[in-house]
Amino acid sequence: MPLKEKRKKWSRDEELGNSTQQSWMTVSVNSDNRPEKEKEKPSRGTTVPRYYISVFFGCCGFLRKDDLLIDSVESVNIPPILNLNPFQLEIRSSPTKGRGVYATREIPRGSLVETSPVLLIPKDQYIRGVNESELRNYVFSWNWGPGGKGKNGDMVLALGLGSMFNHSRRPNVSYKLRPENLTIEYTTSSVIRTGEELCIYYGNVRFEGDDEQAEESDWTESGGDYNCSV
Ligand SMILES: C[S@@+](CC[C@H](N)C(=O)[O-])C[C@H]1O[C@@H](n2cnc3c(N)ncnc32)[C@H](O)[C@@H]1O
Repeated sequence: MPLKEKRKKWSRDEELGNSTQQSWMTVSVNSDNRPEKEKEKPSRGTTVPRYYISVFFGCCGFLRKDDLLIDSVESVNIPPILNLNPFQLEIRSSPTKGRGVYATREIPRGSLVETSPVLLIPKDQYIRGVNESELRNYVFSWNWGPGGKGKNGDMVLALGLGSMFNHSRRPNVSYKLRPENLTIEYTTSSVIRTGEELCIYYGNVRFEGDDEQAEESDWTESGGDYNCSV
C-alpha cells in the first residue's frame, strides 16, 4: 500500500481511538491491553532509533500489515557503516537511491565481495502479503530454488550486504544464486575504483533519475547465475 494511504489509515484509526494499541511505536501495554505510554510517531526522513527497531521486530507478531510505516529509502540519514567485510565495503547514503554499497579502495575484477545468506520466502507466503509490503523491494526471485527444480515462484531476502546493492543499467557486480547453501554470491565484473558504488542489475526496471541514455550492459541469466559484462 502506498505510504499516503498507510498514513491515512493510521489517522483514521486515531480518530477511532484505537491507534496506539497496534501501532508499531507502542512499547508496552497494561493488563487491559491498553498502551502504558504513547510514543512519538516518526516523521518522514527521521532516523528510527535502534531501540524502536528491536521493539518493532519483537512485537511484529501483534502488528497489522498496514502499520509497517518504516520507509527505508527515506530513513537513511545514518552515519556510514564501516568495515563490513574483508573488502572494507561501506554503506553510504545517496540523495536519490537511499543507502548503497561503496568501495573504500580499488577492488580487482572477479573478486567475491559478498556472500549473503538468504531467508527463503515460499511463494504462498509471498503472495499472501509480502508482495504488498516494503519487503517487495528487497527480495530476489529464487528461480532455481532449493533442489534446483527451476522456476517455482519462491522468493528470498538477502541478508548481510545483499539487500543493499542498488540497481544500475551498467552494473559492476554479478551475482549467483546458490541454492545448495542458501546464499547469493556477489562478484565484481569490472575493476572497482575507490569511492565507486557497487551496483547489480535488477532486471528491466527504471528508477527516477536513471540515465535514460545509458546503454545497458550485456546481461545473461542462466540457472540462477546473473552475469554482466561491462
Ligand atoms: C534492494 S533496495 C537497495 C537498498 C536501498 N537503497 C535502501 O536504502 O534500503 C532497492 C531499493 O533501492 C532503491 N534503488 C535501487 N536502485 C536505484 C536506482 N538506480 N535509482 C533510484 N533508486 C534505487 C529503490 O527504492 C529500490 O526499491
